[in-house]
Amino acid sequence: MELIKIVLAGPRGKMGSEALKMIESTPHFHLAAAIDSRNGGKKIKDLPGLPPLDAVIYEDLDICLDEVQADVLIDLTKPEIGKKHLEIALERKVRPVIGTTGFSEDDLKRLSQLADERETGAIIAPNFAIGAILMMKFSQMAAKYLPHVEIIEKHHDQKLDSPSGTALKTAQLINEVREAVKQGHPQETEDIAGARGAELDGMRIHSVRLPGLVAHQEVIFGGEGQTLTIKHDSMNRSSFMPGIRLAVENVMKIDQLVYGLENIIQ
Ligand SMILES: NC(=O)C1=CN([C@@H]2O[C@H](COP(=O)(O)OP(=O)(O)OC[C@H]3O[C@@H](n4cnc5c(N)ncnc54)[C@H](OP(=O)(O)O)[C@@H]3O)[C@@H](O)[C@H]2O)C=CC1
Ligand SMILES: O=C(O)C1=N[C@H](C(=O)O)C[C@H](O)C1
Repeated sequence: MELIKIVLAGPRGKMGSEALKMIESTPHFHLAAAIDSRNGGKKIKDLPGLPPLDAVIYEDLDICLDEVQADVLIDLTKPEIGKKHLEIALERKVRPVIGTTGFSEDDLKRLSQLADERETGAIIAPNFAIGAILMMKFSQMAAKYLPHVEIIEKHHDQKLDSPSGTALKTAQLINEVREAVKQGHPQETEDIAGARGAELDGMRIHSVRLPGLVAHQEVIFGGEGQTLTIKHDSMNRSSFMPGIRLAVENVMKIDQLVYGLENIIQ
């Protein structure tokens, strides 16, 4: 397999540090450089707790790509930075694999257009865990028959965005197939604001943030005399790594933006 040269943004983060181990253990991946909000000029191996990799750290992606040859950018930072990095990478025909969440529908449209203009592949995946992809696919199947649905997503309390990217993607997939329904009682009230959660396309999404959690989601369907719960738990961040590896390999073969790993794993 041909060597894929990678720039990783966010190497000190919970996901980024796990991704470094994945890159290090993948023979056809090479870490060309890393982007960090500090530590510019140092090497990854200089930072405590990170693998002994010689890749140089830059604080600015533009400057990095002036100096370093790269095929793929992996971004695991935070919403506003992920968007900026995606644009810079596409402008320079470096293929982005974005795990960072917080993209709106407008962002996705604009970035998809940019990927088309630049004829450069890009993957934005709200969730890289195979089990989570299946949970979303099974939820889409169920919604055709059980259109009354609520989503409960639960994450660690350091998460910046809500609802999660996974919950938004799940709602989008469900919305593609389910008939329009008015859920709940027509005269229901919210006696404390937010009691019924966020509303998206007629569905309710509830976001739980607690220490001790990693990443979890339940999709609950209600029908006559029955409920169906589809549930996924990521117990640790290594659960996301096979999906990132797959995305890096696949982004080399496409020339448009793909939103969601379910479009890659058929
Ligand atoms: N798609 C998926 O499967 C998954 C996606 N995620 C998403 O990935 C993102 C990262 O999550 P997580 O690792 O938990 O978050 P962390 O907060 O642990 O890590 C984010 C890292 O990004 C760094 N960072 C911030 N600004 C910049 C910048 N300008 N350039 C480079 N690095 C920067 C932060 O450094 P500093 O703290 O010094 O600012 C930090 O080290 C989130 O958006 C999360 O939702 C998470 C898990 C799975
Ligand atoms: O911030 C996280 O941790 C996660 N973010 C992604 C999301 O917003 O769905 C994926 C996973 O749930 C972990």
